[in-house]
Amino acid sequence: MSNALKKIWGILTQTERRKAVWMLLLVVLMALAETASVLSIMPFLSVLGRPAIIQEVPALLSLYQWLTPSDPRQFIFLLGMASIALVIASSLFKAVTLHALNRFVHLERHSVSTRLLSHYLQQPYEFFLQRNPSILTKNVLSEVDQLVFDLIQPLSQLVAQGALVLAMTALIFSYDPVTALCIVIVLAILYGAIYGLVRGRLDRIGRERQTADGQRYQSCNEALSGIKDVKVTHAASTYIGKFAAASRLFSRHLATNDTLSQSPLYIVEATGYTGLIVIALVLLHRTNDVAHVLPALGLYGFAAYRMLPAAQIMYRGFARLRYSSAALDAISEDLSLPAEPGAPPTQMLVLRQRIRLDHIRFAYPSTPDAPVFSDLTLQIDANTSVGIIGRSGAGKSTLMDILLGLLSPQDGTLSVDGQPITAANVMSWQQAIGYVPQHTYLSDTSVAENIAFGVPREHIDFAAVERAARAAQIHDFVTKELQQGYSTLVGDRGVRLSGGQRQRLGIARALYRDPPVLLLDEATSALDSETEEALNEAIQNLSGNKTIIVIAHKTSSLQHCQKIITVEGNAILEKHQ
Ligand SMILES: Nc1ncnc2c1ncn2[C@@H]1O[C@H](COP(=O)(O)OP(=O)(O)OP(=O)(O)O)[C@@H](O)[C@H]1O
Repeated sequence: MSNALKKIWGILTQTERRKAVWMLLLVVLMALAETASVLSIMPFLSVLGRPAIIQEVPALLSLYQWLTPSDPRQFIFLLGMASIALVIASSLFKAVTLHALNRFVHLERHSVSTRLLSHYLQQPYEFFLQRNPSILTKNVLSEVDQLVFDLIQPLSQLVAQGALVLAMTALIFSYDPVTALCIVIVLAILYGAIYGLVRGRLDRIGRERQTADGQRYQSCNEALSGIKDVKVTHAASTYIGKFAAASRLFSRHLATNDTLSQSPLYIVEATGYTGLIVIALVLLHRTNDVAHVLPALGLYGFAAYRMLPAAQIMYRGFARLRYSSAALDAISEDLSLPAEPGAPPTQMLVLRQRIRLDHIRFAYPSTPDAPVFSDLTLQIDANTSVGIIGRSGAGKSTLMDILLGLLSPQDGTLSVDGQPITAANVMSWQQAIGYVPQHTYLSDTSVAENIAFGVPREHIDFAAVERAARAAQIHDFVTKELQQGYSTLVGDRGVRLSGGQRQRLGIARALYRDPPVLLLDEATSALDSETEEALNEAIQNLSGNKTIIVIAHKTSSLQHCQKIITVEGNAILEKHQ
């Protein structure tokens, strides 16, 4: 429990912690206001039952003399009105406090999920090679909801209701300690026993819920992202089956959690009702005077009316803490991952002489003992164009990712004009590069936004978009064949375009910023030879003032390169053309 509280405290920012303390203060004030409203019924019921009590209780007598009512009836009326006013004021205060609490909790969802997403996006590229994107999506959306609505919200209610139960307990203690002690012991035993019985189960179903939720996201994402393969291979029923199994388990566990956290209320309500009748009978037996019993019963009745739901909400808070601890662990672990520096640098690292790779050893995190390169040395001169060839799986794309600074070698250095590329300057280096991957990712926005990828719509330089599109041999297609030209939406991942058109949009994207270095990974593989030739010519016209590194399987794509590098079994063979 204290561990969970520490983790939750760790997730909050400084401002949120300050706000949380304010919330606690409001909540305690709410409990005090609630107690005052309960207390206010006592004088009313006492005088109503036995008006003579005014003369016996000094506080009532002073109040009577201060108010100077015309008769005891008017005094009873005034006491009743005062009690109603207090109850209304306390209810209003409660409503305001609850709104503040709800706002805090809901904005916490926004804050944690935004921070978690930005934390993920600041992780090095290798992180994404090991973590499934569906699980990361689930953490940002579903697990944060779980954390906020099943942990932070119940916790705030737990504190609120805890303060209320404490205040009520103090009130009934001051009235009749023995009866109060009996009530508290019975309540504590009841809830304690139920919690003890279900906590192990809550732990288990909480963890299973988390796994099932991940599987739901994963099967849904995989099926919809790979819809073409799913259709062609008739894999829909397999995916539906996978999703349904996880979804059923997820829903069953949610239902069990709801039942386990709600059902004690009925037992406690029945016990409370029985207790109230027992107290009435005992008091009647002790005093034999209904006028004495009435105010006491009013107090206990009202206290029970407020206390039982509060005790139930507290219990539910404890139950939810248990059930949601897996979500808390996942989020607090991921939020404590070290993050790379945030904002991109304004200064570009301009290549003037050469790029060098010296004695590079690189193995992927999942296969640390099988390096793709164990001692790779390579030099690429500035303003030349270099082709990279090699059999499939030889390591060409890996080499390009190292040159891009996306993958960090375990040994050796990547340097630009003698300056080693490190975490501190890798973003400046990446600003100098235009990169076309094997598969260009297109977002479901316009052609222009896809070319100026990552630039807010209002800051797009349309002249640069057109220049890049012309160089990538896609301008004519966009203006002549697309109804809305550069404003045409391309569909999810560019489904409304052909493979070659997508590739050319990728090339236009790389050229948009007119970078001094171009890295092309099989950028022209889906083009017909005529378009490829035109594109290579356009790229060739750029070289001389650009450094171009091209991976290609077809040697025809490399005829303009001054140097060909063959990646072969950990080694590099160089050939000048
Ligand atoms: N994320 C990864 N985790 C582990 N191994 C990987 C990963 N990505 C690639 N590999 C392995 O690294 C080796 C080099 O892969 P790479 O993609 O660089 O080859 P390539 O020469 O570009 O191949 P192709 O011409 O088929 O695109 C391959 O054996 C591949 O299985």
